[in-house]
Amino acid sequence: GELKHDDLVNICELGQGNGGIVWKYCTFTNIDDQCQWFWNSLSPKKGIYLEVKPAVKTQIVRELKVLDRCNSPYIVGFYGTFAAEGQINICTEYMDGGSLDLILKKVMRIPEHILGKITVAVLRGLNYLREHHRIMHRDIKPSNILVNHHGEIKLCDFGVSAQLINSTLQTFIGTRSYMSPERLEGAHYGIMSDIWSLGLSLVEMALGRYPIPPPSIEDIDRLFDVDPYGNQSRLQGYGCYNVLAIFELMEWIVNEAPPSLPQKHFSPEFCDLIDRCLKKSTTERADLNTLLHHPFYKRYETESDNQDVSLWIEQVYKKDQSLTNGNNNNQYSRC
Ligand SMILES: O=C(NOCCO)c1oc2ccncc2c1Nc1ccc(C2CC2)cc1F
Ligand SMILES: [Mg+2]
Repeated sequence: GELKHDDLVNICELGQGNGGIVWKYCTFTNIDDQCQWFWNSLSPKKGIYLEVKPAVKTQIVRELKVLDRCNSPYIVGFYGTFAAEGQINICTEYMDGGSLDLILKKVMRIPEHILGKITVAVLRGLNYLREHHRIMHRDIKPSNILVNHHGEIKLCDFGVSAQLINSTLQTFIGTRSYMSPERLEGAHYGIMSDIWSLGLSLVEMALGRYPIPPPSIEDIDRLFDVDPYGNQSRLQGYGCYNVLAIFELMEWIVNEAPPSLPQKHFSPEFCDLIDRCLKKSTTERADLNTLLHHPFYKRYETESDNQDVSLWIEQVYKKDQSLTNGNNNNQYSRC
């Protein structure tokens, strides 16, 4: 339905999203002129600030309404969108486990069986977007994969509005790039580019650090000589980890060999899936259908529920809470 700005009263600020402030909202409904709060409909609103003509904003809002018909267990729920105060506001389902980049900051790295569930969810989400909406995601990375305490894993921030893609500096990359070599070279790109981004994201979550430039064997041993919740400081784990400037990084992705997983620490199926996702040539890279039949995917697709993910998420936040000696600013706290 048509959400108006005064339908939403902001409760508190969730934290700085990389696209601006992400707010946690409640919607309230007038019943016999009495306002009633429905806590169950907590919905963080995303505000994307755009300096574009009103006609362009109207078109973006119209295009985003496609999200009303976007229903999949692997896609974050959509509650409505409206333009206000120079922003495009997008109200979505609240995912109380946050995004995987946030989770990764709390643990050294994500174990393979959890990454298996993440792979299943992302591939099914990509397949849903392609089969039902004929779109690719365009921005697969850990911060755009959200989880909740039920163990559900869902995608967000995908390119559903062509006008919004044109209006925002989609070329703006930030400090890291999950973009495929062909996309960085300005060549035509499509779903195969999402497959590269998935591969790179999985390697980052498996190792616990952005994998370009690839860590040396010594770095790997240092990263893995502590348990996933090791107390060793992250910096020690990195060894001579140098952060490349964004342009050097893009050059590396285009010119150097792609990263891979160390066979010593991961299953052959996982290593093989990563190698197939990170082929620099799109003709050699695995496509979506191939991956939906890959042994690594097959190993996890049968598990119907995500109780293991739910338990793991709970552990992550419990450990985090104990570290922050109980101040309740964790993701589960209601404002
Ligand atoms: O947020 C975006 N980029 O993040 C940049 C900084 O944080 C973004 O970029 C787009 C480009 C084209 N069409 C849409 C979007 C969109 N937002 C978006 C898309 C889908 C959903 C689905 C309900 C889950 C929610 C969204 F907020
Ligand atoms: Mg995002």
